[in-house]
Amino acid sequence: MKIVLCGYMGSGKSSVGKLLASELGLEFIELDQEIEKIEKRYISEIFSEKSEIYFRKKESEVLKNVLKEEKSMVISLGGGTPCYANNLEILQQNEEVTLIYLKVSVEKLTDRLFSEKATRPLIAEISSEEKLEEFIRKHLFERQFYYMQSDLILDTTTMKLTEIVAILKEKLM
Ligand SMILES: Nc1ncnc2c1ncn2[C@@H]1O[C@H](COP(=O)(O)OP(=O)(O)OP(=O)(O)O)[C@@H](O)[C@H]1O
Ligand SMILES: O=C(O)C1=C[C@@H](O)[C@@H](O)[C@H](O)C1
Ligand SMILES: [Mg+2]
Repeated sequence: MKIVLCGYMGSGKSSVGKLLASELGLEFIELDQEIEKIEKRYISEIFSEKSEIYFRKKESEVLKNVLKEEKSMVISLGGGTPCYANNLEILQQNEEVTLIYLKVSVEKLTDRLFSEKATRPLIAEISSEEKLEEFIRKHLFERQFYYMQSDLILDTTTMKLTEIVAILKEKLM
């Protein structure tokens, strides 16, 4: 079993993934961290010193390698993972994978991301909260097409972490 979490930046993939894995006694893998380990530098450095295209190629490569591992795990994808290359198809065709979309409103995402944007290269340079909200609204509109093809869609906008994990456990078991 591979429980794979997707969603926009700040949607809670890392927080939910870590807690869900620990409650299910499964290994937890963060795709972004795997890429950083292999590349020996932060994602923001990969973007600035190489390029986004280089990052997307690595992301796709690392995803395929992680999915080859013969054990059950919880995997948190990067915010853009299902939207590039043939990543979504690879996930959908893998019978072991349950893909879950953690849906969060634009307002909530803006709220969370404005204080945490420095580590996220796609939004790091956006100067005001209004501009960030406008960016997220457009970006999420484009990306939702991919996210919405998940096996399970959970609107977590008003949910606490423990509530999200409890619902996911119930749906998955
Ligand atoms: N359900 C929740 N309720 C309140 N705060 C939350 C919830 N889920 C996540 N957060 C907070 O929102 C922020 C972003 O969460 P997290 O880092 O888990 O998102 P992410 O999807 O992994 O983001 P990224 O794609 O950028 O890695 C963190 O500060 C986290 O503590
Ligand atoms: O939404 C995105 O495209 C990204 C999200 C992060 O998780 C990282 O994968 C990277 O910063 C790109
Ligand atoms: Mg994360």
